[in-house]
Amino acid sequence: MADVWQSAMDHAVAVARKAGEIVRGALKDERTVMTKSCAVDLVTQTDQKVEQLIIQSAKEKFPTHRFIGEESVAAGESCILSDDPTWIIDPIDGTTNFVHAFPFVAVSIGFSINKQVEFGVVYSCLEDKMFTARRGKGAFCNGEALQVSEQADIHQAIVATEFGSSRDPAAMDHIFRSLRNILCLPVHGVRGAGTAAINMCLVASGCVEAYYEIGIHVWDVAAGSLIVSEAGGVLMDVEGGDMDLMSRRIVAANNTTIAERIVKEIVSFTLQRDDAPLQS
Ligand SMILES: O=P(O)(O)OC(CO)CO
Ligand SMILES: [Mg+2]
Ligand SMILES: [Mg+2]
Repeated sequence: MADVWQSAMDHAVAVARKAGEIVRGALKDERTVMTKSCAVDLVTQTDQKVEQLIIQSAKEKFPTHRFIGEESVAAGESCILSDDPTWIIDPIDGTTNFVHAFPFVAVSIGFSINKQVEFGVVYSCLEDKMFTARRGKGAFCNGEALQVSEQADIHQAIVATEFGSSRDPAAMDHIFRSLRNILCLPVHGVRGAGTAAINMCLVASGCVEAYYEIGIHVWDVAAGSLIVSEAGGVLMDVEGGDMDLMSRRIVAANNTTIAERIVKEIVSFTLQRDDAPLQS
């Protein structure tokens, strides 16, 4: 039977590479920085330009598909994950890194059918690493198969996380309590690349055992979630149980033992879901 989604995946890889060229080029120029939800939630014209490039080019080839894009949602479009084929796009994951030329910046494109991610593409633009995964067909970096770490002892683990862009004191308190709990297990270390997508690719590559965060959005993790699971890893909610792509919370780990151990230490909280009705 013809592989109907392969041409969409091939297009995602090609357009992610093109987007990466634009990002690298933009780093040579002055970057005009704007803010969204708060003073540290940054966006640039390059985020918007890259998102338009991805959406327009995909729409031309696949006119019936749906799109969820970070900057389109910021501009007021809805963020509903239906059963239809849907491109889930973060044009620049790591905008703060991009603004500061901190060298971890990714283009992230997930593609879902029946609310399940079918393929994921994360292009780490400055490292020139193309991470890809197709459901049931494995995860790869520049064509080489990825495999998560075999470590099952949390005390021998590196855990990735981020502080996010909210500075809400109650949320900060939860975030720091979780961080303290995990650091003091102790683990070997805590790291953060500044991008959810690359943190998840680090899990898939076996460089870190786990990544967790509360505050991410579906476009940050759609592609990365499949890359982790196809590399042999597991996904969980921060309270255990199944990960929900729209819930803004995630634990991605090399195995269930590590994931469940981290879940025990996370002081969880709830944020407005990505698919919550728009406030009028
Ligand atoms: O840079 P972005 O796309 O805002 O994403 C952040 C998290 O929201 C880093 O993953
Ligand atoms: Mg992002
Ligand atoms: Mg982004």
